Amino acid sequence: MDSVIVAIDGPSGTGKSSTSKAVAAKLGLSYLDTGAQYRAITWWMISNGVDVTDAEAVANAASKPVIVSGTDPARPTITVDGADASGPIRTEEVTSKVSAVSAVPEVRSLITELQRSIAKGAEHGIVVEGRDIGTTVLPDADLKIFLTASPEARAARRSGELKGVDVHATKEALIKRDAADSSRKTSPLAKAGDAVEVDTTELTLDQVIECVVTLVDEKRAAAK
Ligand SMILES: Nc1ncnc2c1ncn2[C@@H]1O[C@H](COP(=O)(O)OP(=O)(O)OP(=O)(O)O)[C@@H](O)[C@H]1O
Ligand SMILES: Nc1ccn([C@H]2C[C@H](O)[C@@H](COP(=O)(O)O)O2)c(=O)n1
Repeated sequence: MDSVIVAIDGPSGTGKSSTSKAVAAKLGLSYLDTGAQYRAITWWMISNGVDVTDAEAVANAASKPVIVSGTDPARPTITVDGADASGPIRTEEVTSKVSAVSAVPEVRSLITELQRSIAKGAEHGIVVEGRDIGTTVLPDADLKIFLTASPEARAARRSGELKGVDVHATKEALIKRDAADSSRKTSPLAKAGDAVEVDTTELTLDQVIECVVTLVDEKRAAAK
């Protein structure tokens, strides 16, 4: 197996992005942050005055923005209608509204097709991270990982990133977003039956990266 497709799913703050980028860089694979795509469409909705609580309005506008993801793990990029969206998609406003937008079936269907076409075009293989990659987007991925960590560990990690932010409030926000993402009807956050679960609570980031690289190596060796 030369080209390899790795799906990494899990709740917020479990280390999906950090792990996926590092694994892709180490193994010479492409990298796709699917959360960034849902954030990008959410940013477009907000910027264009679409009421994100109105699922019909979101569905009607869903095909309008052109979202382009760059898949170099050393320099992942995201543009909306040609404009760099990497900063604006990380605002508190987008974070608080992305679960509502990403629950709309028309949004999921468009973004899922985009993700599949990017994965198909990755010459040497790709690490794709998100919430429904192993279950829905790439059910035939060569390796599926489901990262978990305690809410306390995840909140502490996020608060470390956002200096001065209250850990308790961060933990509540994480739990609320996970609950929304897990309970939506279409393609919820879920572990695929054949995914390997890795609890990262007590692991350093380097240990998690090493664990995933080893799992990829084992898959490749088994396929020879
Ligand atoms: N095992 C770990 N130990 C300590 N810190 C970690 C670990 N894994 C990731 N982190 C840190 O936790 C923060 C969140 O990680 P990351 O953004 O990769 O999570 P995520 O699962 O992609 O989150 P989200 O789904 O919200 O985008 C980052 O600051 C990252 O450096
Ligand atoms: N495959 C995916 C990826 C992400 N989402 C939604 C749900 C998340 O809360 C949001 C932002 O993701 P993050 O940047 O925090 O990883 O995007 C999804 O529904 N499916």
